[in-house]
Order: sequence, then structure tokens, then C-alpha cells
Amino acid sequence: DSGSARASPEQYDIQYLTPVEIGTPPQTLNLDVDSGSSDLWVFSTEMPASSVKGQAQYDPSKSSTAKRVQDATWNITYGDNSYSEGIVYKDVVNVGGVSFDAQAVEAATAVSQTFTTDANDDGLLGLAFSTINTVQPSQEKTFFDNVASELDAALWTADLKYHKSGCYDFGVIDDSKYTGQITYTDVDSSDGFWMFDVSGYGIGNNTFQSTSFQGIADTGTTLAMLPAQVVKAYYKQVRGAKLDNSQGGYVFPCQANLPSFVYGVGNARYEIPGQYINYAPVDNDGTTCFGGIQSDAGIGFAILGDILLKSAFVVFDASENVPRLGFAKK
Ligand SMILES: O[C@H]1CN[C@@H](c2nc(-c3ccc(C(F)(F)F)cc3)no2)C1
Repeated sequence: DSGSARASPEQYDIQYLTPVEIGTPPQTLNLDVDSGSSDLWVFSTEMPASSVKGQAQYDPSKSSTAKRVQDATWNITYGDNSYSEGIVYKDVVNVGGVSFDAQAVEAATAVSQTFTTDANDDGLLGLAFSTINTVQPSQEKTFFDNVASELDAALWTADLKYHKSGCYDFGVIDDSKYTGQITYTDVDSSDGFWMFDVSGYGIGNNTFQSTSFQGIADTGTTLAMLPAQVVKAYYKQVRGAKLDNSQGGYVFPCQANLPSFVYGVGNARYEIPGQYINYAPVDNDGTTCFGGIQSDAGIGFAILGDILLKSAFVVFDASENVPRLGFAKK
């Protein structure tokens, strides 16, 4: 079995939303596929109407296949301190044609203000490792872990794009979506993340620095959060760039000509075009812009979010004893 689902960007590529069918008859919700967490949770009819502002809601009472998981609860806090919690059902979930008939669907009973104001985001579909799923008292499996054995290959791929729709594929590597070779690197999943070593970096045409650092491949994080020294070296090449703590990071004149950022996976080198690193204006007249590369200070590892991931075709491969990530140009 294999399948393919759209990943459509919201404004500034802040996140990508993927249609997911839940229940019988199918209820379609647009979820944020997040390789940095492991809960599939949805806005639901179980939450107060005051915290729903335009989102689609999963209604288990309208699904003939929904079954409540007695006494199960969940709660999760994301990197930006947004939050959600609720109860659990088992129901049919179909993503891009790949279906599992008893997926834990975590129905929200409460969400933080940030989720309420994100009108198009109906929930998250976590694809990190099931060891960090938050359901209690018995942890549940991710959608990928549930379907892996029925997939032609136990892997999924991310082909995110700059200001355009891309794809998440399950169970197959579509060779038309990349060029050259896929470079694989081992993943350390002991913290539940797709964590790997970035082998080094380069700024524009400057010499590549072979200084490796650990990072997680996180489709749910918008920006690329990298070691402070790397980020400082990058913005040193941008005239007028400065670290503006009131804005929460490095900003620069929107007209700046940004250098590309090169990152290493093993012996391979991948490039984020400078244009991708001009994330969004911070002011209404569009004179000052916020950088797509920011510091990972205080996190403990780098977070390779969409700004970086959209520059490559990425394979999340759990088909062998040791999981691995594959990167290819496209
Ligand atoms: O926790 C880490 C796991 N992956 C990262 C992630 N963060 C979100 C997120 C989505 C939407 C919102 C909101 F709508 F604005 F509330 C907030 C956070 N999704 O994945 C961070």
C-alpha cells in the first residue's frame, strides 16, 4: 500500500496543511503534519464553541466507526508554548489513500488561544516516534507506526515547497520528485525525534565549515533554528541585519540581498536559496523583515524546520533496525 497527500502552505509558509479523512462517513480535516511530535489531535465537538473560530471539528457522534477509549486523556505543549488537551477515540483515518481502521484520534476539549486564532488549522498529525505520544494511561501509536507494516516500504517522504503546494507520500519514494542521489544519515530516535547530525555549513560561496551539530527534522516548525554561532556568522554577511530581541530574533532590511545557506548531510551539500531566508515583514510598511534562520539557543539541539526542509526532498525511513533520514536535491 502507498499514498500521497497534499501539503498546502499558509501565508509565508508558516505551516503546511494536509487534508485527512476521519470516520464513517469521512469527515475531512486539514491537519498540520508534524515530524516533531507524535499525537494526532483534532478540533472537535467536545470543545467549547468559544474556542473554535472557523476550524472544522471532528464529530465522533456522526461517525459510525468511532469508539471512545475509556479513561484515556492527552495534553501537549508545543515549542511556541501553544497547548491542547482532550479525550481519545479510535476511528478510521485515511491520509492520501493510506487508511488505518483503529487510529487513536485525540479529540480536543481545550486549546490555547494560538490554536483558536489559526482558523485554517484543524489539528496536528504527529509523525515523530510513538515513544513521545502523550496519551495516558496507555500511550497510543502514530498513524505512521500503525500503517508501516502495510506500506510497500516503511517510510514516508516530505516534498515541501516555497510558497507552493507540495506532498507527503507514504510507503513509496517517487523518483520523479528529486534529482541525483539520496544521501542517508542515521537517526538517533532515543528522544522520540528524527534527530541526526548536520555535518557542517557554508554561507553563500564562503568555504564550507565542517563543524557538525545535532538537529531534528521538524516539519511542524516554520523556521530553521541553528546554533547561535552559525546564525551570527550568517547575518554578519547581511548589511543592516541585527538581533532585535523585541522582535524575537534577527531582522534585516526587506530589500537585503540574502546569501544562500549551505548545510551538509554526510558528504553531501544542500543549499537553501537566500530568498527562502527572507521569511516575512515584521512591520506594516514592509521595511524590516524577519529571518528564516534563527538561533537554537536554549533548546539543546537545532530544529531543522520548513525553511530548511523545503530546500530538499526528505525521506523519513523506518524500514531498517536503525531509522534514517534521506536528503536529495530537487
Ligand atoms: O513542538 C514542536 C514540534 N513541532 C513544532 C510544532 N509546532 C506546531 C504548532 C502548530 C500550530 C500552532 C498554532 F496554531 F499557532 F497554535 C502552534 C504550534 N506544530 O509543530 C514544535
